[in-house]
This record gives sequence, C-alpha cells and structure tokens, in this order.
Amino acid sequence: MAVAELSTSCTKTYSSQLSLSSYSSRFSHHFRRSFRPLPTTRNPTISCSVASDQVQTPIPVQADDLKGKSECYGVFCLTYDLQAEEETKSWKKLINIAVSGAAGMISNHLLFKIASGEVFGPNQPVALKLLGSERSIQALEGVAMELEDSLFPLLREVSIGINPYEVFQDAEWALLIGAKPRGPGMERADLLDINGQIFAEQGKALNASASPNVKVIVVGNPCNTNALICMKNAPNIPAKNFHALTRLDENRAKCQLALKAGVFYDQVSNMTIWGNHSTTQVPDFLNARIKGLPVKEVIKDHKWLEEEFTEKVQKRGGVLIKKWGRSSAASTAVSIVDAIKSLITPTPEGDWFSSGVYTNGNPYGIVEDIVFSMPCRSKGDGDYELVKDVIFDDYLLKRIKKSEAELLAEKRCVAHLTGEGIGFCDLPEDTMLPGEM
Ligand SMILES: NC(=O)C1=CN([C@@H]2O[C@H](COP(=O)(O)OP(=O)(O)OC[C@H]3O[C@@H](n4cnc5c(N)ncnc54)[C@H](OP(=O)(O)O)[C@@H]3O)[C@@H](O)[C@H]2O)C=CC1
Ligand SMILES: O=C([O-])CC(=O)C(=O)O
Repeated sequence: MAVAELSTSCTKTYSSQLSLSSYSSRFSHHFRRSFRPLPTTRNPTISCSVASDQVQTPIPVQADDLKGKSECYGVFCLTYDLQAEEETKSWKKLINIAVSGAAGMISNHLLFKIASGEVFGPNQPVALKLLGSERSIQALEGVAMELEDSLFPLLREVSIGINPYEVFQDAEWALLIGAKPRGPGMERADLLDINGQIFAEQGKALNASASPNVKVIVVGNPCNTNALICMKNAPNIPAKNFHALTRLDENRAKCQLALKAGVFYDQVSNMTIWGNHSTTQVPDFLNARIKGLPVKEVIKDHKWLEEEFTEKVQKRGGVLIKKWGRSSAASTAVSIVDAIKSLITPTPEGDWFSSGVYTNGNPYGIVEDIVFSMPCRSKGDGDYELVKDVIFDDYLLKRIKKSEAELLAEKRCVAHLTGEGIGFCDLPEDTMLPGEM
C-alpha cells in the first residue's frame, strides 16, 4: 500500500503495511531529512550491577564498544551483598526503572531525583535502565558518570543501551521521555507519525521484555496519542497501566489559581486537567477547590477563570520557552515525580490528581478508546480509579468535547501505528503542544 499525501497541508494518509525504511524513503522531503529508523536488531545493553556478592574491576565503556559488547560501567561494576550489611538488609527488593530519552533535558533532572530516593523512598534500592540512541550514547555515558559521582546509596544498578527490547527487560516502571521535538515547518501530523513510530516500537519492546504489570508514563509529545500507540502495541500489558503525563498542567493550574486567590499553592486541591496535553486541554475550575471551597466561590471573577486562567495554563509551556529558550525540563521532572508518587501513595481523602489514562469504562461519557486526562485516585498500589463525584456545566462539557475531537483526529492520524488500518490526518488547524504558540 503506497503512502499518499493528500492535497491540504494537514491531510495525509499512512499505511500500516510499510516497513520503516520503505516508509522513510517514499515519504515527503522533511521526513527524509529528519527520519531515523529505530534499530530493528538487538543491540547490546550495558548492564551495571552492584547487587550480588562478587567484586569486579570497573571497566569504563567506550561508545564503540556498544555494538559488540555488553559491559558494566565504572563503579557500577562493583557488586555487593545487600544482606551482609546491617544498613541495607532491611531494604525492599530492588526495582527496575526504565527511562527513554535518558540523555535529554528532562531526564537530567529526573534521574538524580530517582537515584536519591526522593521518588520511591529511603528503603527502596533502584536499578536505572537508560535508553538512548546511537546519536546520544556518548551523552548517556556522561549521565552514567554523573550518577557514579553522586554516590547515591540506593542506586544499585545502572544499565545503558540503545535497544528497547534489552533496556526494558523486567522494567517495573517505564518513563518514556525521548521523542523528537517539533522543528520549524514540521506539521503536527508529521510529528505524530515520527514520534508514533518510536512509541509503537517501544510498546512492542515493553510487551516482549518488561514486567507484565509495568507502569508506563509517556512524557514525549504528543504524549496522549503516543501513550495510546504504545498501549496498542503492548497487548499483554493492562491498558490501565499506561499514562500520558498531564501532571505538569495540573501543577501549572494550581499555581495560577493560588496566585489569583492570594494563597499558597498547597491550598489548591481537586484540580483536574481534562483532555489532551495540548492547547485544547481543560483546566477544570468548576470542581477545583481553594482552602476546601469551590474555586468559583473564592475567585469571583469568572470571566478571568474562563478566559485568562484557562489560556494561561494551556499556553504556559510556550511562554516559558520564549523566556528560557528551551522547554520546561525541571518542572516536568518534578511533575513526573508527582505522578509516580500519586500512584504509590494513597491519595489524600477527598482529593484527586490528573493523569492521561485510557477512556474505556469512564463514567463521564467521554468517547472510549483514547487516552484522555481525567481525575484519578489511588490506594497507593500503583493502580488508580477514576473519580465519580465530579460535576459538569455547559462550559466544561463544550471544552471537553473540543479536546476529545482533537484526540479522535490524532487517533485517526495514527491508525497505521495502532493496527487499525490506514492513518488519515485531518487535524484541526489550531492543534498545538503547550510549548508551541
Ligand atoms: N508531557 C509533558 O508535560 C511534557 C512533555 N515534554 C516532551 O518531553 C520530550 C522530551 O523533552 P526534553 O527532555 O526536554 O527533550 P530533549 O530534546 O532534551 O531530549 C529529548 C530526547 O529525545 C530523544 N529523541 C528520540 N527521537 C529523536 C529524534 N528523532 N530526534 C531528536 N531526539 C530524539 C533524544 O534522545 P535519544 O537520541 O537518546 O533517543 C533526546 O535526548 C519532548 O517530546 C517534549 O515535548 C516536555 C515538557 C512537558
Ligand atoms: O511543547 C513542549 O515540548 C513542552 C510541553 O509539552 C510543555 O511545556 O507542556
């Protein structure tokens, strides 16, 4: 089946039959310019273990070694018996955390938080499994060196590799951050396809290699649809385990409400972001609370809520890029930590958190079979339930519908990557990431 570009600039069809190489060679010039097929053969992972009772000489790994060998890295080649030490023998079983885009900006903040114990707790040793690419492998070694030099007691294994099937082996958490940023002149449809290929491949790899109950948080944009693609390519993993990160949007919304109300942001609760991590997202001021009161009772300027507040949250990422010259990385890492903690800690009574999750069985009438940000509660077991007691008004429903329509259009656009036929892109003109303006 041939790929055909249709007449308008944001309308394309894609076939699920094409291999990556035939796809890239037959597609339009900017795909050819920027497309990099993922490795299809298994490349070695560098496994770095400090969890058994042997002691080995550290051998630094050179980038060139990666193709042929599997070696541990520096201090992580040393091995220890955790049971032999008084301090470590009460620790929990080591958990495996896979991170893609591990040499990127967000990961540069996140990895050190995880390794420090800030995320999973002071008795939880962690293994970091870092996924890079041929492009980033040197940088990934630099990251591993910084992890070494940080002397984190809880960091017991580090592995780096460029093959997701190997890096995701036995992963209990997969934090999928790596994705191509949208470049000048690139259509959203192109971005959906390029990044969708990455997430289809990583879904397959998770399906084949990860722990069957792995929790997956997709950060790389467009994260809702990437999460859907990943999920569809991983049929052995429960659909409920896939999240698209909208926690940064929730945090941004809480901050703006606190600022307007003149309170500290810990007074803002029940903050839902509905929908897509894009400029159609809906920060819900109808159900949110300030000091336990409905926001609309505290902030009387409802026009501000509907217009300024909503737009501020939707476009916060773009404003930040203009100031900083790059997209939010530190606050995104913090929000990933928040998202994980929300799943491994019981949600405070009466409160909830937002996450982009699979819509099947949702109680709000949102169309099924998409990944949509909704209010969730957790018992702290890694799972969540959707919150039932939320209210809607016409404004909220209308906005939710718009985000839903956008996600349905994105889904049609990636049908070739979800096993649902030929992708057809008829995206709304104003479809944007929060970082774009
Ligand atoms: N959901 C959310 O709230 C937010 C999401 N984001 C998204 O997170 C993602 C990562 O952001 P950030 O860490 O700042 O980005 P960086 O540019 O610093 O890192 C991105 C990583 O993606 C990888 N990548 C995968 N494919 C490609 C490709 N074709 N071209 C270039 N790089 C590629 C690269 O790693 P490698 O070479 O190892 O594959 C790179 O290190 C982006 O998609 C961004 O839009 C950002 C902020 C908030
Ligand atoms: O558009 C981007 O890459 C940044 C982003 O998602 C955000 O800041 O919310």
